[in-house]
Amino acid sequence: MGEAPADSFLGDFLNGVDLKSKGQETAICVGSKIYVIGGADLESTPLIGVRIFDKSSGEWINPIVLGTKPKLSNSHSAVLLNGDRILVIKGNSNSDDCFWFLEVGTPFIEEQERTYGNEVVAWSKGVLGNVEKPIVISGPSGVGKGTLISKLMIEFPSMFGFSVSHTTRAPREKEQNGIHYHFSDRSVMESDIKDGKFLEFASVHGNLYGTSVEAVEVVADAGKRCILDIDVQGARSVRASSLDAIFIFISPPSFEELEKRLRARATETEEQIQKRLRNARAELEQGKSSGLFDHILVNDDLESCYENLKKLLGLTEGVKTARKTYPELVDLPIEHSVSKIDQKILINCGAAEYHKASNNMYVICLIHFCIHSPYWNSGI
Ligand SMILES: Nc1ncnc2c1ncn2[C@@H]1O[C@H](COP(=O)(O)OP(=O)(O)OP(=O)(O)O)[C@@H](O)[C@H]1O
Ligand SMILES: Nc1nc2c(ncn2[C@@H]2O[C@H](COP(=O)(O)O)[C@@H](O)[C@H]2O)c(=O)[nH]1
Repeated sequence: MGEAPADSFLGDFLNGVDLKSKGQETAICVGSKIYVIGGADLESTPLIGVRIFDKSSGEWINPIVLGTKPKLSNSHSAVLLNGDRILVIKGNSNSDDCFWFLEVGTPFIEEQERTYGNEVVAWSKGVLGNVEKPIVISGPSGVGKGTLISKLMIEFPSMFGFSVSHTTRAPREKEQNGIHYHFSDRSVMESDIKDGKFLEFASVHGNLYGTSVEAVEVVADAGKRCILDIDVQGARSVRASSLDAIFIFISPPSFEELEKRLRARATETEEQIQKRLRNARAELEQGKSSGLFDHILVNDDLESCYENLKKLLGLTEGVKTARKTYPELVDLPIEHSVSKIDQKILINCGAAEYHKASNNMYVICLIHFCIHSPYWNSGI
């Protein structure tokens, strides 16, 4: 149970008003619950906290908070989106730290609540202009997933970021910790999985592999489109999670060719190759028949497969440099109002002469997740 704030803070909610801001704290009403977002004490709480007031029981709940929490700023606003996510807008923050989503009732949260037997909320950072979905690439070992991903990263370095997985397998000769994988102890990884730090994990070819929430956030924080190289079990878990991704299965031209590639790579022992080939049969079955994947690409000739992958991702000539720029600082004064009209959020910062910046109105488009201001000459 949390500590109840002053009655006046909740008074309006209980009378049906659904947003009230008190500088450091904002409250949003979702069904029978009021989510109070913000730390009570700037000194002792440097991160934005979340408490829930359950109107039906009259009790306070401290939820389990997943994801990276945003740092406090001297003001913030919040607005409910689709009844299951809250957009939190931090004042006086750089545009890369200004927008945060708090999931409160999505299918992902419901599943986590079943697992934990507790109220759960999850933070994720909103990256302006990041309209493209993350890409999940799956397929049997040795089919060429890593090779195709490397080609994308080399050709489009500012567009894609690789989600660095954790694994308990030993590093190969040229693999670097933190770049190819986070090489981990099983006990540490298992404990982090229990603590909800992983988006997905699976036992693959006798080792534990997993994608941490942080691995995906690091890429989003860099304003890049995330690529995940994971097995079919992992792809299934991501499908069931809140990460809205594109799922691509890479298939070999034949089983014999797959075996040839795996042997030619010369990174596994004969016993491990046999194990990977056995698993490959099952993965090929599942990949092609489950309906889990949005696209299946056959990696016969590497260059043709790469061209098909680019086509599928809409990477035609001209997109390499097509990145938008945004205002560096989103300058919200303590007094401001937020409203949602269709797919737009309007932030009114009050009279321009009162507000030290000339930007007294911001408009956030939720479809493309971009921001503009009538006073900001960006050309968006
Ligand atoms: N189209 C292709 N034709 C011939 N060889 C290829 C092709 N694509 C990749 N290869 C080679 O096959 C081997 C396996 O490729 P890669 O390591 O990219 O597979 P992977 O799917 O990432 O495997 P794993 O799942 O085990 O990480 C590498 O030696 C690579 O150079
Ligand atoms: N479910 C997950 N599978 C993963 C992850 N990272 C890698 N993988 C898959 O494991 C196999 C073997 O990889 P290798 O590097 O040992 O050859 C391969 O199919 C990868 O796609 C992960 O985070 N989660």
